[in-house]
Amino acid sequence: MAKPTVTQPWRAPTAAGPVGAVVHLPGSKSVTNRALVLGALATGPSTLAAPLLARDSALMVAGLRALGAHVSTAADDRWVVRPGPLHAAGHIDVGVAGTVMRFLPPVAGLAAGVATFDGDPLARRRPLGPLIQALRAIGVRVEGAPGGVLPLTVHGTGEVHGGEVVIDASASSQLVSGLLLAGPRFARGITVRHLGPPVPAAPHLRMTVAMLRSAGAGVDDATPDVWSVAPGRLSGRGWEIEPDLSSALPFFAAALVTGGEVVLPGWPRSSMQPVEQLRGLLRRMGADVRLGTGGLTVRGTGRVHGLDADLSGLSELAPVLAAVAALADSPSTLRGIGHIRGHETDRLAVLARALGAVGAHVTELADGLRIAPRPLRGGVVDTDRDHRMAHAAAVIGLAVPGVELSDVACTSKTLPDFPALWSAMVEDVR
Ligand SMILES: O=C(O)C1=C[C@@H](OP(=O)(O)O)[C@@H](O)[C@H](O)C1
Ligand SMILES: C=C(OP(=O)(O)O)C(=O)O
Repeated sequence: MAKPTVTQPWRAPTAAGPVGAVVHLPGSKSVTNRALVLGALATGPSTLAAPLLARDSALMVAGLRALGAHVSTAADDRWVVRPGPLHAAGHIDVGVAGTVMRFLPPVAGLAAGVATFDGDPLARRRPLGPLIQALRAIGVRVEGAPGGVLPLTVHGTGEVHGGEVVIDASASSQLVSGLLLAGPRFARGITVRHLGPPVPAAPHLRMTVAMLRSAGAGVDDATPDVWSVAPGRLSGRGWEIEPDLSSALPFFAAALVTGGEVVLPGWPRSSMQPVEQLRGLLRRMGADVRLGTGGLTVRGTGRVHGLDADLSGLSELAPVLAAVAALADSPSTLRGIGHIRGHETDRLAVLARALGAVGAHVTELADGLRIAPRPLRGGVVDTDRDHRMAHAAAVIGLAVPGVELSDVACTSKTLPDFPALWSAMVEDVR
């Protein structure tokens, strides 16, 4: 198992007034890691412009190299993927990356040889069972831990016959995305039929389908809960990686809770990420989000409102939205996110504890959180090594002096520059 990273305690800076900053953010984790996988499965080279440089993308690169792809990361702003014959030789460290642990086992089925998968201790509790069963059903030999979690071993033969599988993907949309991304290379393609409570993170499934189609795959997603990918060749292509919406959220939140303004340059007119849905939520909480030629601009009014919202489509955004809700002038209920108990941590339990540590009144529900505003105080927040928990605590720290995080190094998962970008933003008080 991978050694856990060293923790780094951090005192969250408090804003002396409304922030006013221009923040340059790196590429989307979800787009980068899909582009890497599609590039490795294509018939020709692909390039990634402005990819994410972070732990999750580095792990994806290392995993794909272990499966035979050539990935050049020599230029930070332009990675090149040259597909090679897939062959597995050794171990793949998934860290705590859901995309790596769920997107690469199907690729390993296409590689001749044995690939073992394991990750950080936190990764060993993240759901994988339905993916393991689906892979077995389409002819891949997988040895896994009995509870359907890491570690696992894939004995690839170089060929996967594919076909139709029925899975319960209510624990994670990535269980479906992983099967679809490798689907064009299966002899009969793949049809995934979901049976069970709703699949979360619908925008991420739409991203998978859109990127597969952009790489030339035939995908039918016309029937709810059924996705079919036809067998065929994937083309190499150039991918422009858009900035990461989830990494942007704490900066949006900073504008909201300090009544300031944050500009994020480089946003595409049309995004594969759920910018519009997030914009609606932030508006309800008191911010104004505008997309123009200069980028995305978020303005706070100095007032922060609570909200009742179903976040099932935006589940990775829940921790920071919960932090904003703890600073609001009315109660909030965040629903539809029971599955985030299987994210990096049991995020509902960890959020209730972390926000409680600074005086918030949080009730854990089966599928979400209820947050009642109360005056907050400084305190030590145990992030449980979860990057989004660090983002959430940093947002509280803007408005509440004396908030200390047990660890900020965990932000390296998706945004290694978070502490520096955050401190620079807080210094930029208007
Ligand atoms: O496919 C992806 O890139 C992701 C899908 C979502 O996973 P879940 O469906 O497990 O929430 C999201 O939360 C995660 O951060 C990224
Ligand atoms: C849930 C998350 O990540 P992943 O599932 O990709 O590890 C996240 O980044 O909030």
